[in-house]
Amino acid sequence: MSTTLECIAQWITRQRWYAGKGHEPRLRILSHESVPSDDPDARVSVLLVMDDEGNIPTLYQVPIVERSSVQPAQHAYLIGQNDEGDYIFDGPHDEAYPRALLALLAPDLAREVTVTRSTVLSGEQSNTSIIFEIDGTPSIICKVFRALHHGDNPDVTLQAALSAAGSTAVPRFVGEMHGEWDDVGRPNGRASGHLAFAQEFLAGAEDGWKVALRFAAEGSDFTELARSLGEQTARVHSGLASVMPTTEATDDAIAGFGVSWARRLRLAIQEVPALLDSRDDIAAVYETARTGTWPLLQRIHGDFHLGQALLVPERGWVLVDFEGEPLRPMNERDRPDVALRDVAGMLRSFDYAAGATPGNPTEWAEACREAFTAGYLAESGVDIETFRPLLDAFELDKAVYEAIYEARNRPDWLAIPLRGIEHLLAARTARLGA
Ligand SMILES: Nc1ncnc2c1ncn2[C@@H]1O[C@H](COP(=O)(O)OP(=O)(O)O)[C@@H](O)[C@H]1O
Ligand SMILES: O=P(O)(O)O[C@H]1O[C@H](CO)[C@@H](O[C@H]2O[C@H](CO)[C@@H](O)[C@H](O)[C@H]2O)[C@H](O)[C@H]1O
Repeated sequence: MSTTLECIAQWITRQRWYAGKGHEPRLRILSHESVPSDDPDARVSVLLVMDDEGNIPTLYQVPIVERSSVQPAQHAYLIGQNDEGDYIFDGPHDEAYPRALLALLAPDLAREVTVTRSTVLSGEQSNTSIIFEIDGTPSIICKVFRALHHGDNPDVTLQAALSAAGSTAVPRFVGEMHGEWDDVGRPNGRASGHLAFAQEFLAGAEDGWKVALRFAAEGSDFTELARSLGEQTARVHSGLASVMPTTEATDDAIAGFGVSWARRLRLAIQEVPALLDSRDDIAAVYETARTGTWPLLQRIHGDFHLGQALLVPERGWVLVDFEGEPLRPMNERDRPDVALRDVAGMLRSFDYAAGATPGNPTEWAEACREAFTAGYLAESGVDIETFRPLLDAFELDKAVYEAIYEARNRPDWLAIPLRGIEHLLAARTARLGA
């Protein structure tokens, strides 16, 4: 038998959302909050657990349910048995925590409806989402953030603001929950941030990555969907520009983008030395962009790719997961940015879909890229020729990010962004020579 924390330490390394792969966790409990539960046999609590091992200490949210016995079906999500003899379960999988969570996130709704079932979303996820069935119909999805950061999470604030303004390009917003914890690095010794949020569950939605892969494999025309995705992206950008603050791209702000491009390129070369050969050409693209024309800065999606766009029956594209790039510090993600970063992200994603398809159908990807861009330009009115150098820079920066991401997570896919970088540099040279 062990303490609750020892049980969690054994279990956490097997969780998809645990970022400290490759090291033994060094955990301490920063806060342990009991949550009211309507189940007399269950003690529900939310633990905030700091992992001090690794380069950057990471704070995790670990909701647990404690019970005095375990049923065979509960073994799949058993964290362990502690010294007191209590069985500790991973909260999202035990029905007591989801019900308690909904009552905190949306108290009025929780009083009015009957949750008939809750299930954890299956598949690869950086957080943990719970789907609530109300009167037998999947109706609400609640994302429980696992790695926590001080400050508002853009995944919540941006979708809440768009939804409140009546946008149907994001799921209807239902509710949110904040938490607080000790942080000696902050002026008042306390930090706070989002713990979870809930939104409408989009029944029958399929993510754009799966749809695009199917079309690419069949050689089917995806351009109509790509164009409507471009239009929807432009609507979301214009929505964000009206509900959230915008700022001028000052010289300081532009210098900041230059620094962040260069920093990422340096890091990528360290992790993927093959990039060294392209370093000067990439840096030249950044320099042209830096000295060119810049638009007003505004809030954007931040990590836009086909997996973040859901194709919903009778509704079209709906955008989700506005949390920004997981490899970027939260304070950089929570500020106005260049909308073309999202356009660049999606352009890269079409290249990825072709790259992940046998035969690498590059013409299919090129047609999607053109259609997406045409849809975006038609709806936004952006003059692409003015901003082409900036789009080139953001696309290269995204591909450089992807090289780091793939080297760390999916080395077999590293060739996709590397080929992308080569292709982008060659296309730009051809354009300049023409
Ligand atoms: N409102 C929703 N309705 C239906 N499915 C959703 C909804 N939001 C997200 N999903 C599904 O959940 C998956 C993971 O959501 P996402 O926000 O990307 O989580 P994470 O940030 O943890 O990766 C999405 O790819 C999509 O399949
Ligand atoms: O979905 P996340 O927010 O966790 O984003 C990260 O993982 C993505 C992979 O799942 C990664 O996206 C890259 O691979 C996608 C295909 O799997 C492709 O569609 C994207 O264009 C490509 O960037 C994303 O970069 C990363 O931040």
